[in-house]
Amino acid sequence: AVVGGGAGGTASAFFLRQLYGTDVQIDMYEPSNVLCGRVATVEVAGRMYEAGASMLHPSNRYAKGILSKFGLKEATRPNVLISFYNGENYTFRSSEWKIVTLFRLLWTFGYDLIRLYWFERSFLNLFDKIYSEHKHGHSFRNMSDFMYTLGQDTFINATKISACQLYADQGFGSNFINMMLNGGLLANYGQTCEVTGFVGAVSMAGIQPGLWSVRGGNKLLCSKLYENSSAHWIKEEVTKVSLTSGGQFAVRTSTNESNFLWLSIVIYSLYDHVIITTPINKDTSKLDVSGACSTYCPSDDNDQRRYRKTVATFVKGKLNSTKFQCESPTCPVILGTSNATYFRTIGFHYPVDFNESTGDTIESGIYKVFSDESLTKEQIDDLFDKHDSVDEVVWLAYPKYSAPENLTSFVLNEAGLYYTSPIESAASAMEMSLISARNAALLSFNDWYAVSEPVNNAKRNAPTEL
Ligand SMILES: CC(C)=CCC/C(C)=C/CC/C(C)=C/CSC[C@H](N)C(=O)O
Repeated sequence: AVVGGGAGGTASAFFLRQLYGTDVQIDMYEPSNVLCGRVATVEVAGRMYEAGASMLHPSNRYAKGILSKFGLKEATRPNVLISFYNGENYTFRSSEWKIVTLFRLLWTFGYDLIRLYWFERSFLNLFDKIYSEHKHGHSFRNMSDFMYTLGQDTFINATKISACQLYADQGFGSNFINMMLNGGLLANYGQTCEVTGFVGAVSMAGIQPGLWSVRGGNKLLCSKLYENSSAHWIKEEVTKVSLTSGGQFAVRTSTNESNFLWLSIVIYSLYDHVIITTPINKDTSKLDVSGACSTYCPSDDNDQRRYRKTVATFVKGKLNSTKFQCESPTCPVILGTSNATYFRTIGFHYPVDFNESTGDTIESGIYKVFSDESLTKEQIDDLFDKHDSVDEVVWLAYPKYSAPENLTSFVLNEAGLYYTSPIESAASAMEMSLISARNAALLSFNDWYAVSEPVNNAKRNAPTEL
């Protein structure tokens, strides 16, 4: 069984099917009517816009693989320009003229731009190893092994110190740390550089050129994964997983419990292996695995990963041109660089199905404002000269990060209970969920055939590609 129908859940179901073939039954538990969890769209003024995880990186091979395997297309969008705003003034402003922007970048950040290029490139090169490890059937039982195999001490160290420290140790100056690093982190994770160095590196990758998203909405990745997994979608919320004396896992949901007179009847479904893809924590889940975990129990006090509240406000209107000194609807994305701003970012967004060839114009776009708290009417009036519609989505988007992060286990019970969320201790991003799902499916497959059949069995070497 797979618990959860988000990116991690649908990808787990798909990868399990790829590995095991058609002769296993896969049930996917997801109570919501829509798949993809934190990768969500919202309807504003009759069009759909990304409300959650919105960007993928050109090096994200699993997402790219799903895109091409299932005939999805990349959304067309113009290159995004960014400006930094400290609550009162711009500390850096992009210009429509590339040469002017380049000059200003060099003036403000100097050699740190080159340093950033090489630093991110070396991180991404190390991280890229994950794809060949998985391709060769290697799976990781815990996050320490995962991080060590990919980036040895460099990666482990990056989870133990803050991003402020990592980037300062690498020689980055205060302009870079205060604006670029903090602005990027506020935009991507709603936090400043007190998060770990690794989160900082992923966030910096998340403001590079070439980022992409899926035409029609990123959640199409999940629908395609689910459709092609031939999993049975059970629209119920799993409340408890426990290990039976027979070595199987009993999965109980909130709906299969009923009271008959004085008798409480509870129905379980039994599974050989279970992959849990929803975070087990007080903020977001009722799931109890205390009767099933033995290798590692995520409910231990040291792993109550808390999630940060993120408010996304969608405004169809005209930005305050006096405050932001920009008349065009496509002003650069404004990144707040300090906690002095009550917003984290303001950016112009196109609908997920934006298509110029079918008559879409700039007017089909809206502004998306990220903030920690709901915006007041005064704040909206301060940001916009005029507005037709205001829609708000509140969600628990990202973990609260602080250094050092605990690197915990993907295996909750050696009998076949796996957990994908520990990857979020490195960094939360769509591709990270896909990687963790692939890892969990490989763990299940490798464990099953190591236990039940001798190695070199044809199935054991089943080819899988994405
Ligand atoms: C080790 C490094 C530097 C990167 C790993 C590759 C990776 C996962 C890149 C993702 C970059 C990206 C798009 C980051 C954006 S942050 C999360 C984002 N706001 C989201 O919600 O998905």
